[in-house]
Amino acid sequence: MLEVINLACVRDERTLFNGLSFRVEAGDIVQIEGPNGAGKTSLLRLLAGLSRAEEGDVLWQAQPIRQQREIWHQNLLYLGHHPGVKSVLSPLENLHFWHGDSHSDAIFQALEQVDLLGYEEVPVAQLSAGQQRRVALARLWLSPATLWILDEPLTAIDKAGVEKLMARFAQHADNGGAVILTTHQDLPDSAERVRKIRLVSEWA
Ligand SMILES: Nc1ncnc2c1ncn2[C@@H]1O[C@H](COP(=O)(O)OP(=O)(O)OP(=O)(O)O)[C@@H](O)[C@H]1O
Repeated sequence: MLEVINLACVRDERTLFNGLSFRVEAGDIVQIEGPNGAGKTSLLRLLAGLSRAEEGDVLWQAQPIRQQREIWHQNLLYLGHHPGVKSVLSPLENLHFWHGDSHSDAIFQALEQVDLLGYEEVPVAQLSAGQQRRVALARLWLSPATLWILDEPLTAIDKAGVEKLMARFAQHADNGGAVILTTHQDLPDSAERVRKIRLVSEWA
């Protein structure tokens, strides 16, 4: 599915990692681990095609992602550190903005999955930190993308919410998808299938 070949990332004249190679197949849930500054976000941005590597390549279905940007973006759901939630809009409006082709029922069901029913019309700026993140996470119930790349999706999410998200990741993987995520949180016991890739930077 996704193949990372001999990837190197340099930021501000510091080599964060080099010679990084791994594969992600359908059914995989992969956690990128490492201390603050190790390059986890930088790696996810490279995988999403948002920045270019110093060396190496990222292949999707055996083709470099840079040669098939449109297909790549159709297959990818990338939720970054700041996942683009518009604070003046409500959860409903944000989800309509991202998934305008989704039926309203599907959007309400997604909001229900992340426990935001009753808040669907409240401006996001008035929601708690965890609820704001849940607005973006509701997309996991709407997106048709095969590969999810999620930067710190569990930040500010309570224990029950983390369990529910882990179950959603497993369901997606069981349906032939794959998930790559970063988190500093200890994952619950239910996450024993998560494969870990550790970034060790001489700078971090
Ligand atoms: N655009 C940039 N220009 C210069 N330096 C950058 C840039 N992006 C990231 N860096 C540097 O690269 C290093 C790695 O940052 P990155 O955000 O990838 O780390 P991380 O492993 O995700 O850290 P954290 O666990 O704190 O989120 C940091 O030292 C950061 O200052």
